[in-house]
Amino acid sequence: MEITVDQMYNIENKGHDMGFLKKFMMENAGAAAVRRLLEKIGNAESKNILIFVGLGNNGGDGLVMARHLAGYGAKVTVMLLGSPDKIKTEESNWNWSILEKMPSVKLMSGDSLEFNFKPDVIIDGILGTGITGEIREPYASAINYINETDCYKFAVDVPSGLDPQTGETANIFTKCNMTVTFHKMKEGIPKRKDLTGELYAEKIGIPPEAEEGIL
Ligand SMILES: NC(=O)C1=CN([C@@H]2O[C@H](COP(=O)(O)OP(=O)(O)OC[C@H]3O[C@@H](n4cnc5c(N)ncnc54)[C@H](O)[C@@H]3O)[C@@H](O)[C@H]2O)[C@H](O)CC1
Ligand SMILES: [K+]
Repeated sequence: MEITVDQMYNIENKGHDMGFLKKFMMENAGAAAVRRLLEKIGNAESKNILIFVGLGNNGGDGLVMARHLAGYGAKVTVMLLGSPDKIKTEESNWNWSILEKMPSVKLMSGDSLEFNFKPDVIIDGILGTGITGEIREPYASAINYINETDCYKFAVDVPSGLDPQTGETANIFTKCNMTVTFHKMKEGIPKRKDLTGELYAEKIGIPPEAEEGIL
């Protein structure tokens, strides 16, 4: 069953109000995404993984992935597209502050796209269901960088620049090899399998009762 983006936000908020906090959803989302990625690439040990994260909760899922992948022995670099003090949500901030205590993960922030390694995998945690309008900087340059780089590309929830409700694209968008979306498929995403690559919807622990009155 496919759902709308509005229904997803309502389910998420209802689950949160039931006490299944968004930070737990985010944890499960990041963990589920890493499981799918590892199924594909096999051993993460010593792989160079570059994770682009935006300032919203799509980025937060990417921060959770960074911590899990470090646990699997990957060489993880996180590029936060903006200033850490501009991270928008409590749950993303919480995950950023854990990474600040983890020397095993290299943290970068701002708008630089200079990396001193060649990534084996890029994770696109730039924009998800919160996308509005044409892509603004520094997100636009990061999306171009991703598209110009030859490696395996993994989209968190939705390829950035693809509207998960309509299936329409903004001026710039990523083209990925795999996409893992969360809870249930959103209507617009499967319309663009050419951008999502292999596509999965993973449960993130939201109680089914949170759907009551919404679906
Ligand atoms: N489905 C669930 O239950 C869960 C989903 N999770 C993840 O959360 C994101 C949605 O997070 P949200 O903070 O609402 O939105 P985004 O991260 O997509 O981005 C919002 C942020 O980005 C800026 N922005 C919007 N449009 C543009 C643009 N065109 N150019 C530049 N910047 C833009 C805007 O300022 C917003 O603040 C969802 O996709 C999942 O990945 C949660 O982890 C929990 C469970
Ligand atoms: K994304």
